[in-house]
Amino acid sequence: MSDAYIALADGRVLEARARAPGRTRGELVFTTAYTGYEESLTDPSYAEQILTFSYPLIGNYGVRTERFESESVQPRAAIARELTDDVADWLAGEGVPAVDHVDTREIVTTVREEGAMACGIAAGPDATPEDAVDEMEACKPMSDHVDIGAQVSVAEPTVHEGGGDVDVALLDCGAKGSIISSLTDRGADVHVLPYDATPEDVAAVEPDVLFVSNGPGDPENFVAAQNVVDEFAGELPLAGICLGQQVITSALGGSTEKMAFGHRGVNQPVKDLRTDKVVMTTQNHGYTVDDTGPLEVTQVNVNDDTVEGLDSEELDVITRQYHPEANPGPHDSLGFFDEVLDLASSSRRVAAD
Ligand SMILES: NC(=O)CC[C@H](N)C(=O)O
Repeated sequence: MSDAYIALADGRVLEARARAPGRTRGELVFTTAYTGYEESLTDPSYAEQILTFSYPLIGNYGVRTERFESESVQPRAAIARELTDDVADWLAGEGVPAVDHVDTREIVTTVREEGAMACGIAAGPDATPEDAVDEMEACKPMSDHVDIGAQVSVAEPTVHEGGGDVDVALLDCGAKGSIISSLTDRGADVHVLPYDATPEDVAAVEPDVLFVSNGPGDPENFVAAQNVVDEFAGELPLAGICLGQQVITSALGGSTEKMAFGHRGVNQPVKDLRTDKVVMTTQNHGYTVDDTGPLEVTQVNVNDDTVEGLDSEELDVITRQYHPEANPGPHDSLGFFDEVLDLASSSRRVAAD
């Protein structure tokens, strides 16, 4: 007999095996990444989502905190074909429900066909299908999580010293740790500011560049970050990753839209339109830039032509929809951080004059 149930918004209830008990709800998404489960499970951009792994075995090389992208597990639950004890014990210890022994191929094809959807999970000895359905029915659309930034951002400003000359103000909308370390490794001092920092808070750290991080949920809900970008556009170089690209674009007059099921994986091909070169990238997003406003499209996704990179020489802006910090994932695009720091030291501004 099953001891776990997954209720989908299309009315189906799937039976599974409980690996970490509990009841929860969230937006059902999937990643095709075959490694990097520790990084994915600690990526704050997965807040309020239920993460399905399409790769059938998750946990085969253990669980090490060095690979975490934040201090806690971020999705509300995990689903896999088979979870090892290492991962199941970790999730149980964190109070995050986990289930396996389910046909994840069916879940993935359902999400591909019907889009990311509300989902409820009930796992453990007393779980019933009705519990999972109750959870699913209480699941809010992602855009209704208007203050999701508060769940994932630092409460107080913190500084990470890289020992160099460049000061980066990083608006932490749910930043992955390796975005910060990619900057400090290159000598930048990173001033991490809460997602709702004011323009005064940003000015107080005297930054050379304003960097908007990745983060969960609907970018249109990050109103404070958009205000900060609006305030400094044209005054300070701007850089962003994922939600950061979306927030910067919206603040400059463009717009974003929700995708059917998004991009989550470590083999998304991205073409640079200036060099015609294609690189493999790590991705995790459910929204995309629709109208780019004053920004020029420099990179596109080879699979579906969505916007992957934006640039403005005039406004000193450089953004990426994918994750150049590459944790997990191929390291093809790490050079983005060098470009950001070059921008900060004004070399591009001089060159553009
Ligand atoms: N990784 C991210 O920053 C994700 C951005 C946004 N929450 C999206 O899903 O599109």
